Amino acid sequence: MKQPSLHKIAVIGGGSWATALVKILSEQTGNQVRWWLRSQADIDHIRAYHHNPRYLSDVFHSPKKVKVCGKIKDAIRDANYIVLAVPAAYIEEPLQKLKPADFSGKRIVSAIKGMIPEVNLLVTDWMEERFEVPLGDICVIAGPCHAEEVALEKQSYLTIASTNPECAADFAKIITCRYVTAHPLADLYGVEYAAVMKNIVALACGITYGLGYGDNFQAVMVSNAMQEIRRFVTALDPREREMSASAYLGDLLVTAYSQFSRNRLFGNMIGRGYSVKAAQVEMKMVAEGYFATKSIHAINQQLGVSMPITDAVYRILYEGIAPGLVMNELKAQLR
Ligand SMILES: NC(=O)C1=CN([C@@H]2O[C@H](COP(=O)(O)OP(=O)(O)OC[C@H]3O[C@@H](n4cnc5c(N)ncnc54)[C@H](OP(=O)(O)O)[C@@H]3O)[C@@H](O)[C@H]2O)C=CC1
Ligand SMILES: O=C(CO)COP(=O)(O)O
Repeated sequence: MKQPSLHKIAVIGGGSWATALVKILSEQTGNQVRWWLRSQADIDHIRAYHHNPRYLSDVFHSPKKVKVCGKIKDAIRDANYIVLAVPAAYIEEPLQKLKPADFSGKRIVSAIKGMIPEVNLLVTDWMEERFEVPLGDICVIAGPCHAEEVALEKQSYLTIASTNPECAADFAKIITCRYVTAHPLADLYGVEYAAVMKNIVALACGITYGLGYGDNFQAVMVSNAMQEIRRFVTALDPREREMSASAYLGDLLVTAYSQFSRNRLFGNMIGRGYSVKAAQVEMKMVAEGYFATKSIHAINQQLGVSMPITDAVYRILYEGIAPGLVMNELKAQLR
């Protein structure tokens, strides 16, 4: 009888998405998962009770398939794929003691929809620069998929994007399971930038809802946002891409409309009058769009693309201008 091929996968991160990915990846018979989390209390809890105590705590993690690690080197040593699922602003910390040799011969999968602050780099570019991982050994997980729906085993679709078609196709097979279908795509940068930028749009949608705007306005905002994303991505990496595909439009829609979106919720609190600090403290989860707004705004200082929605969110979050005033001005720029 043909044995299923064995894939050793390290998942780095302890939040909602890492927890959901551990669940998905441990579904296939041939996959073995090593899971690194930063909190020793969470590690002890998962070892004892097989559930993450703070994120998706209803999800059971089989100890036969999932080994929890407190040391990142133990998690990655034998792995052929390393999945990064820590918000971009915090990914440097767990990896800081690692060297390029620790990643040699391994493939990196970024599940992160954010940018490294200050240097304003995509996670894939940062991994190539900092750890000398060849771009052909890197892919990203994208597509409309909330961790909370994975926990409920609701049918979901993912896109695995890479410059290397073999890498994307291989990982798409590894991550496909009963309730997740994954497809490969060659557009690494387009997919990764669109995944970062849809968080800014979801934040803008949340802000307008918090201010009392309705579905009519949001539909116009999302349509304009799709054009804004296309303009930005085309300026950076011009090529034919089908922007209505689920990796681009689908992810924008789910994040802009879903009850589970962290970015939308964060924006909603800002629209209702919370300060950035108060919204961050209250939410207990991370809205990548907050950091992405600053990075994309900075990159666009060089590009000069027309980005009224990103500019509006930037003015609210980083210049402290009243959301009502900014959105009132944005109204005139939407079509
Ligand atoms: N949630 C989802 O449905 C999806 C998320 N993603 C992406 O996955 C990535 C991870 O997000 P997600 O799992 O949702 O995050 P969550 O909001 O669920 O959890 C926050 C995570 O950030 C960590 N964290 C918070 N503050 C700090 C800090 N100061 N230093 C270090 N770590 C910190 C937390 O660690 P601790 O708990 O130990 O404090 C926790 O692991 C993001 O890029 C997101 O865009 C992509 C697709 C879907
Ligand atoms: O990317 C996501 C769903 O595809 C998650 O978005 P939020 O971080 O806004 O929850």
